[in-house]
Parts: sequence; structure tokens; C-alpha cells
Amino acid sequence: MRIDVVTIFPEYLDPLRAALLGKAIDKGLISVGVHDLRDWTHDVHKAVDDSPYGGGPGMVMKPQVWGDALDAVCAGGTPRLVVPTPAGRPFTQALAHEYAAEPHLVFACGRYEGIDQRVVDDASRRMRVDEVSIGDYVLVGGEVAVLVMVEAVVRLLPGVLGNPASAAQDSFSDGLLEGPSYTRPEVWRGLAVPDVLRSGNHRAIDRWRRDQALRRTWERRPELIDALPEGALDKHDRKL
Ligand SMILES: COc1ccc2nc(C(=O)O)sc2c1
Repeated sequence: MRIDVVTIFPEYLDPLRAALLGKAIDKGLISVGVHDLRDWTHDVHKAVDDSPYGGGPGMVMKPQVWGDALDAVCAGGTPRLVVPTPAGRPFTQALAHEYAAEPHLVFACGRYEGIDQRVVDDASRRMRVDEVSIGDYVLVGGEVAVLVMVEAVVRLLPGVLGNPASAAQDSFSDGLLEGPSYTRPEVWRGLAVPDVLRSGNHRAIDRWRRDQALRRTWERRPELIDALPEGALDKHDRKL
């Protein structure tokens, strides 16, 4: 997978080269390009923004600069363009899986009040464009959202996680939140590990874990229960 990021703060994306993601690059599982949007400016001030038509607070990022940058970064192919924005559709685990199947992702990091809408409209003529939000809060720019999305996507790629089963047992992989996890010692500050987890009875352990996941989901994210596909809950689940 090829990942390109366009931003006015390239250093914000340095974490992409650390730890797990850095190892994925070293293994050749992904290649990453981070591009400074100002490289496509032509004025002495390297201006990337201007006042909004219709008035209002803040500045809007100029279409010309973004158009030239995306023409260059997307040249020769039809990548999927992802534009983080508070006004976007929610980024979900399902979308992370979709992106993990893409050969080339390009992320456009907005700042200020955002990018002139015509940049998305123009790019949509040539490639699939998603305007996406990572949550119901507002960041200062798209860079942090890109870090979140790239981590969620790259960890799904074969060979990235040490244990592929981890991704298969993710929260949301079966539509539920993961239940609690425990490790040694057996008792810590007077708190004991649930007996069932030390029983060696794997049928009982699986049942307990499923019950914990259902209870946690019901308490914290009841809407996920309602969104489960028909037949996802067995008769035992429904008794909880
Ligand atoms: C101007 O660019 C921004 C600003 C805020 C923001 N907030 C996001 C979010 O997903 O919450 S993406 C994003 C992009």
C-alpha cells in the first residue's frame, strides 16, 4: 500500500515513521510520502489561504495550491482521496477495512476553516473522494485525524501485527466492544482475576468473554447492539 499525505505541517506526521508503522515501512508493507503543501505555492509568502467568500471568521485554503498539489501526488493513478473534516461522515472500523484494501490512499490535511470545496468537487471528477471525521469534536487540522486513520488501517494489513488474530478479535470486529483483559499476578491490590479465566475450561471462558462484551456494549454503546445483523445474538445472548 502507498500512502501520501499533503499538509502544511509535515513534522506532524513524523509518528508515521515510529514503532509499528515504522516497522511496516521497513518491511516494505507500506510506503509513505509526506508532502509540504507550500511546495506548490508560487508567491514569496507561500500563501495557502485567503479570506472566505460571504465573510465569516477565519481563512479558507486556496483551491489553486491544493489542485496543483493533488495533481502531482495523484499523478499516474487513481488513488482514494481522504479529506478529514468535522463535517465528514464517521470514520469506522468498517471504513478502515475498506481503506486497507486500497492500493493507494492520499490524505489531504486541511487547516484554518478548511479547504475550498471546489478542490473536493474537482478531484471527485477523477477519483473516489471521502470527507471523513474521526469523531464528534473539532480538531485544529486534519493531521491528527490522519494519524488515527493510518494507524487503524495499516494495523489491518497482513504482516503488520505480530499476531493476526488480534485484529480478528478487535472491538467492533464482531460489532461489539471488547470485554476486560487480565494478566499476572492473580491478585493485585486485593483485586483477583475472574476465576473462569483460570479454569482452563475454554468453552466457559469463551462464553464469559462474550457475556462481558455484550454487557459492556449494552452499557456503553447500546446503539451497537441495535445495529447487529439479524441472527447475531444467540438465545443465551438474548437472556442477558
Ligand atoms: C481544518 O481542518 C480540520 C479541522 C478540524 C478537524 N476535525 C476533524 C475531526 O475528525 O474531528 S478533521 C478536521 C480537519
